[in-house]
Amino acid sequence: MGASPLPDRSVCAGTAGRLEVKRVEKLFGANRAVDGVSFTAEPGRITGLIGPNGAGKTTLFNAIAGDIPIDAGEVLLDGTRIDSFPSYKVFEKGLARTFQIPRPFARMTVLENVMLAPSGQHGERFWNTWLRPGLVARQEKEIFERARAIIEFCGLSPVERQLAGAISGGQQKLVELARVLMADPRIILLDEPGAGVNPALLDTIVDRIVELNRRGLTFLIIEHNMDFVMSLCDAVVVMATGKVIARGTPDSVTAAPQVIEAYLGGAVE
Ligand SMILES: Nc1ncnc2c1ncn2[C@@H]1O[C@H](COP(=O)(O)OP(=O)(O)OP(=O)(O)O)[C@@H](O)[C@H]1O
Repeated sequence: MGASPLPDRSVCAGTAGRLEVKRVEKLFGANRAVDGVSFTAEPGRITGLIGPNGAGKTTLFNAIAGDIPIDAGEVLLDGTRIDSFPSYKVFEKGLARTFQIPRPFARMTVLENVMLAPSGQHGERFWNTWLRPGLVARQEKEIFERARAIIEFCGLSPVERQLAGAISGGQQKLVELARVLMADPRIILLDEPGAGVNPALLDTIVDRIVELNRRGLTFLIIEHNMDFVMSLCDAVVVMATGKVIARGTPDSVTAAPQVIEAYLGGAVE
């Protein structure tokens, strides 16, 4: 699939967000899934979050994105605490996340899935369609045009009229990326963007992330594919059994003895 080379302003405004995670805890009964985690995803950088199975990475993502409440600690986006916000409010503040398993509306087209993404559309208020039809029509046109620009940027134009349930898993991951881009976030959390994706499509995904990052977008990425992490990330945070055990450049963390031990002692990917 041919993806367009450069995002224009209609795809990404290019404002970088700063995410601070401070002493965050999340317990499931006696299981300290996230156990006092602190790190910063610096603005305009791509930070990798790695660690063996069960390390607490997805739980931390869920906590940051407001999908589950935290038990202790703080999460700040550009200096504002967001840890008590529900997920829709975190999203509105500029932090968007994708899921390990994509969740498109399978019986809607790719274009419809992407167009549905932004919140606060005037047409959603039923009286607006009666009282302010011009406003609703104008906004629908803007959403349509923005969705098509983002779909083109993500290399999805050839499948935009196909049902989202009928395209490949890798293409569905790109649909997820397209959906979150509709909100023009400042930081995107990607949960295993490379998992189960064929190599050609993986190149497209990597390329799009790099391009968006060049425009200033901050990324925090959970990924098990170490080639992906090494080639993409500026900084890496390593978790094991709920704690951060190392952080630094990709080269330095993969050489750290505690990281090698965590992977060998737990489930090796
Ligand atoms: N909803 C839940 N209820 C109870 N325990 C949970 C729940 N979600 C996760 N856990 C537990 O929390 C711990 C961390 O799991 P989590 O899925 O966050 O790890 P992970 O690092 O994302 O693993 P993976 O790489 O396999 O996705 C595990 O012990 C897991 O069993």
